[in-house]
Amino acid sequence: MWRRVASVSHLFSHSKSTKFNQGASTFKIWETFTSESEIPTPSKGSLFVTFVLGGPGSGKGTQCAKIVEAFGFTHVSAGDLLRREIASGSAYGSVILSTIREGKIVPSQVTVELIQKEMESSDNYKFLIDGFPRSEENRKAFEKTIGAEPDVVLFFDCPEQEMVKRVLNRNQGRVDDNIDTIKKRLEIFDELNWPVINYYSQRGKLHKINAVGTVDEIFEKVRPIFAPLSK
Ligand SMILES: Nc1ncnc2c1ncn2[C@@H]1O[C@H](COP(=O)(O)OP(=O)(O)OP(=O)(O)O)[C@@H](O)[C@H]1O
Ligand SMILES: Nc1ccn([C@H]2C[C@H](O)[C@@H](COP(=O)(O)O)O2)c(=O)n1
Ligand SMILES: [Mg+2]
Repeated sequence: MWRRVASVSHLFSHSKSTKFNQGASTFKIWETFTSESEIPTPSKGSLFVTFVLGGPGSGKGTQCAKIVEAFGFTHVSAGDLLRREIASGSAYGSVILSTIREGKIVPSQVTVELIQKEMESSDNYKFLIDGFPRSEENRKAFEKTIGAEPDVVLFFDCPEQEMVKRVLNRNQGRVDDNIDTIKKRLEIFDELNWPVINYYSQRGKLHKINAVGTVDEIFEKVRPIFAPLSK
């Protein structure tokens, strides 16, 4: 069933004023569904956020590229933003690098600030936020800072053995693509990401996708979720 809801920005009165939480002006109102099997249809200019969750190597980035191509989203990968921050030699760089090497999660304030900047520098209103939130702390920091909740949450569900195989074959020179770091990342995923997945499942926003199969087979399971959206 359709229902029209107001932006949640007013719930976060102590959040900073941004392009996204000025409720009254920029992203006032958007449509949402109450059912898990249906998704909201954004009107042009309304912020439409999709969180993309899944363990390391589950195929989040790969599927995001296909969603961008088919549905015109802007892809914001939290991991890519953090790696870019390291490469830029910023003050946070060395702490981010050691955190990623250890398979841990970077403090939410740092990650959310990078995501916010990226979203604000885009003219698009449809965003795929990949690899975020990785923890309840991440989730709450996003709500507080951006003043919005996701419209859709994708969860790529993949067996551990398959994720390990994919990551070890990735061959992109990532410092965390080694067996020791992968083990730690999987432990952290189990400990911190499941509460986030359960949170969105309880709110009827979660779309769980079996991430085993070819890239195209998996995308055919993703496509119907966004089919109501035009490019
Ligand atoms: N369905 C698939 N079958 C086989 N290999 C795949 C599939 N999807 C992605 N891959 C490959 O697996 C590796 C990991 O994929 P990807 O980078 O998309 O995962 P990810 O979920 O973004 O991982 P991370 O969280 O570590 O960034 C890549 O080398 C990619 O080409
Ligand atoms: N919300 C996030 C996202 C990523 N990180 C760090 C820790 C991850 O292991 C690493 C790589 O991310 P990926 O490219 O696999 O999405 O980046 C984080 O701390 N918080
Ligand atoms: Mg990725």
